Amino acid sequence: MNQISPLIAAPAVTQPAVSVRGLSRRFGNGPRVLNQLNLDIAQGEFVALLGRSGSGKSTLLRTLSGLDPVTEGHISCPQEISVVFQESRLLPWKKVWQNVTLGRNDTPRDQARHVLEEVGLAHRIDAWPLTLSGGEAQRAALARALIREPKFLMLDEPFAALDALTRLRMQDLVSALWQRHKSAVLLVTHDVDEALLLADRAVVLEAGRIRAELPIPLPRPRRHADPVFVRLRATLLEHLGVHE
Ligand SMILES: Nc1ncnc2c1ncn2[C@@H]1O[C@H](COP(=O)(O)OP(=O)(O)OP(=O)(O)O)[C@@H](O)[C@H]1O
Repeated sequence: MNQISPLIAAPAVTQPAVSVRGLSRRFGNGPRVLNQLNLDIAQGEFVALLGRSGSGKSTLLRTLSGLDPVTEGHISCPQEISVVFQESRLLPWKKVWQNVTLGRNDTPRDQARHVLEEVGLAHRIDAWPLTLSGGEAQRAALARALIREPKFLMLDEPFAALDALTRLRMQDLVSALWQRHKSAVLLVTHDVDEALLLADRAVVLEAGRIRAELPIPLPRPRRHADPVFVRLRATLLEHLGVHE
């Protein structure tokens, strides 16, 4: 019998936080919107998902979040997940803190205050959603996601509707929150710079399949002017079929 030398340590195998295998999805008799898709997201990894309109990004997120059923393939995903959408989806008849604790009847107001402090919105704890700016509403949506302490956070173009300056502030906020909480993150974005500022890896979807994966091995905080950033930007745009 072969003896395994104790000096040779087995490589550490860590289970990915999210694992997608052979995932396909079609609507009615239409073509496959997701086509035998495979994707792993490591624990604590920040992945940006890019792709042209109609490539299947939102369908993948909906399936991962359990909003759409898995009809073909397999998904392994933590139970503790949160999703933030492009629009905040706050209930206008509930105050900010009540929106944050929505569906968690036993969650005290103080806990809402704590997460609202984290996103810089504690001063609007008793505000009505319709009185919030777009950036504030997305902060509230982030707080509502964070209070669940998700192991997997999905962000579906969360800043697309915000002005450029607010968007930059929100990107900084998400980066800080992720570095503190270190949950696995999947961010859908059309913004190549956003992907490069935030993510560990960019994944490009095309016709329901992964066309390219690009690791982003840059230290944080990241700078647009960094030559590596500029090079990665060109590569990512090329993968997206955009030639500058
Ligand atoms: N409920 C539905 N019924 C029929 N077709 C659908 C449905 N939802 C999505 N599709 C189709 O699936 C394809 C992928 O849509 P999806 O919304 O996932 O793309 P996307 O990459 O998120 O696009 P965008 O960047 O424009 O948001 C599109 O062709 C869309 O028309």
